[in-house]
Amino acid sequence: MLNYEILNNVRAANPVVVTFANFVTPQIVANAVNVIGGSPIMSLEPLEADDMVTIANAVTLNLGTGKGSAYDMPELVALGTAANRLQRPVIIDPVAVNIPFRSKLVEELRGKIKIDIIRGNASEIAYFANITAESRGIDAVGEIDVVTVAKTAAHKTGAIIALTGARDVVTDGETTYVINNNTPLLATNVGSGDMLSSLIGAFVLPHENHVDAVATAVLAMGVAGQLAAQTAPNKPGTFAVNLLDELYQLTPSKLQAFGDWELVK
Ligand SMILES: Nc1ncnc2c1ncn2[C@@H]1O[C@H](COP(=O)(O)OP(=O)(O)O)[C@@H](O)[C@H]1O
Ligand SMILES: Cc1ncsc1CCOP(=O)(O)O
Ligand SMILES: [Mg+2]
Repeated sequence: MLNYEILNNVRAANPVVVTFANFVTPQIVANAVNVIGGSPIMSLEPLEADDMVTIANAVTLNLGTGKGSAYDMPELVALGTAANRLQRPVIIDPVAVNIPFRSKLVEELRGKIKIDIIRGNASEIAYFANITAESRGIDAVGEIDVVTVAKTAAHKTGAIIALTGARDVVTDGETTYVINNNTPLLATNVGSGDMLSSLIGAFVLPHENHVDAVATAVLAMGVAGQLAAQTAPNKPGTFAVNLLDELYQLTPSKLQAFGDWELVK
């Protein structure tokens, strides 16, 4: 069951989320973590990884604009290794992982660190399920049974999966949530997925059940998006600003009133 009070626990804890960011969306990602009550810090330097992770609640590795193994692997591995050692959850956002150059990087990374949570759209998560899905840049595509895709990916990777799209699925392969609070403007806003991947890092507090915490983070994004769209239908620019306002003003009561989720088999 989801515990909406996690939101208050996040605000009380002010958790540090270290993000290896892409160069497209770091500002809105940092703002998203900040307005929900966390403390964002972006990091690119392997030599500071241990110190960064020591003060962090979680580490998010966003692979959106990496330059490949030779350039990025030292920092990705430094952050991931420190997080594994210090028992901080590692979240990856495998942007466009179906592109072979990126698949190779992800496989190398998987061989070197333990990944606890994977957040991606349907075609990205399909990669981890070994299911072929057409990939067009950053958008999810295809008519796939997203629950099956997410559960298969969870079983194959051992990670908690957050598959996002018109319906979001969060699963560890056993407990599976489907979240229906979505607004198409979320998909229009470049960076919604990136924001969510780092927001998850604020929700996975040490004493919370992590599947529930990830699902609550996904629900928070969905509810904030729904409320942001109410005052800005057909206005993607205004929506992007409203989204931060709604994340800032989000409460457990709003999650309860507007949250549309179910546990599925
Ligand atoms: N077609 C859609 N309709 C409604 N909401 C969507 C749709 N696609 C994505 N979302 C929402 O947008 C956010 C980002 O997810 P998504 O677009 O799948 O990630 P990415 O931006 O990485 O491709 C999530 O909160 C998700 O629920
Ligand atoms: C456009 C783009 N190109 C590489 S990363 C990126 C941003 C992806 O953001 P999101 O997947 O959150 O929409
Ligand atoms: Mg994405």
